[in-house]
Amino acid sequence: MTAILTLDGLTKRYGQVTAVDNVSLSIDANEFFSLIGPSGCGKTTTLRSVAGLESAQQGAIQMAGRTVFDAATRRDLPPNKRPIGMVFQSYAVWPHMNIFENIGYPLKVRGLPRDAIKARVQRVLDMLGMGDLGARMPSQLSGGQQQRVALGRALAIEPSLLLLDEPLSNLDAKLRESMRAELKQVQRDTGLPILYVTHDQDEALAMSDRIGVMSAGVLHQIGTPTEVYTRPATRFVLDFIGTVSYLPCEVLRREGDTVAIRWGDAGEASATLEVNLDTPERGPASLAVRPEHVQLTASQEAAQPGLARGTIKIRAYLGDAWEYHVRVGDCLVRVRTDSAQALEEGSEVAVGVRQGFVVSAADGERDSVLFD
Ligand SMILES: Nc1ncnc2c1ncn2[C@@H]1O[C@H](COP(=O)(O)OP(=O)(O)OP(=O)(O)O)[C@@H](O)[C@H]1O
Repeated sequence: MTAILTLDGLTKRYGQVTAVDNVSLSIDANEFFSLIGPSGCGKTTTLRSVAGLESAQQGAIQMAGRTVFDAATRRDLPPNKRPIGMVFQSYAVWPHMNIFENIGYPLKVRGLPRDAIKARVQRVLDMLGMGDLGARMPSQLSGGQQQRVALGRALAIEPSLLLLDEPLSNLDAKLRESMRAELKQVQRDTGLPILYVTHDQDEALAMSDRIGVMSAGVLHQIGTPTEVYTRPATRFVLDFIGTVSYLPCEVLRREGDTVAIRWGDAGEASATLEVNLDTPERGPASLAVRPEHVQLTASQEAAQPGLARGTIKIRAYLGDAWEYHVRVGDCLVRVRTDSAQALEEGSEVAVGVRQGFVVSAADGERDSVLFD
């Protein structure tokens, strides 16, 4: 695969704050790549540096085979000299121009002949399912349609790379979901690589070929959605992607990829060890579990290895599943089961763990110790 975008050791500081800390990544042709992380982690700054709206202090950026930025040589192409289309959260559709003019404007600025503009705008409108809306004014469109116009404007210039910064966050939940599928379809139809920034992990997991997970300017992991979910490289990724609850356990010994632990009310159990995480050699630790990896049995008999007694504190019906908050000792564990299994609040259960991560006990319990 040819990389369409490469960031090499990009570092951007604002005074004392290092917004982007030595970030390297590359995006292939046809790839949907999302940068994800909590507010302030440096996603937007990374995207703006790619766009040429920010100049980093260190590092280099290659785009479609050209160096567009290099801190060492002070090469820094302005945004309009970079082969990119951009869509931001606040989809600035110009209110005084109709839809056709909105999408055609960047082409007019570039001096394309009228006929060529007309043909290209119509092609983009057709692709976005808005073929007959060209004459409408933005005020006559829904939020989703306006966002499509912003996307159309970015696509019209036929960029080598599309940069999207939380483009769906102003839309309501239902529309956001359908726009996700639409965006993915547009990406498939055009083959255009996308660098997508979001704090919404569901969005990133649903749409991306690969995801980069950031925290405090640092890129912790790059991987497919499955990789970052099932094999998080760091504690931060484990906590940030999906849901985890922590149970106290004790590491008895480590053998290759497995670790023998004691947890629950009796005996020994072995768990799969993710060697890249901070699993202690022995002694007190935390067992981090995903909601779908916990098994509940309506029983008070928990005196078996790898089982613990628990009490259901809260249950919520999710349509296709039940979610339970189960109290185990001092911890609260989130559990998801299919909707056929309905256990009552207050009932005693045996809690089993099918899969988990054994990590150091430090601050692991903070989210799961709750009420009495
Ligand atoms: N122009 C600026 N001047 C000073 N500090 C800035 C500036 N822009 C960003 N920062 C700081 O850099 C860090 C990264 O900000 P950035 O906007 O890239 O984060 P983000 O992950 O995109 O967050 P959000 O999801 O809230 O947009 C933050 O600590 C932010 O306060």
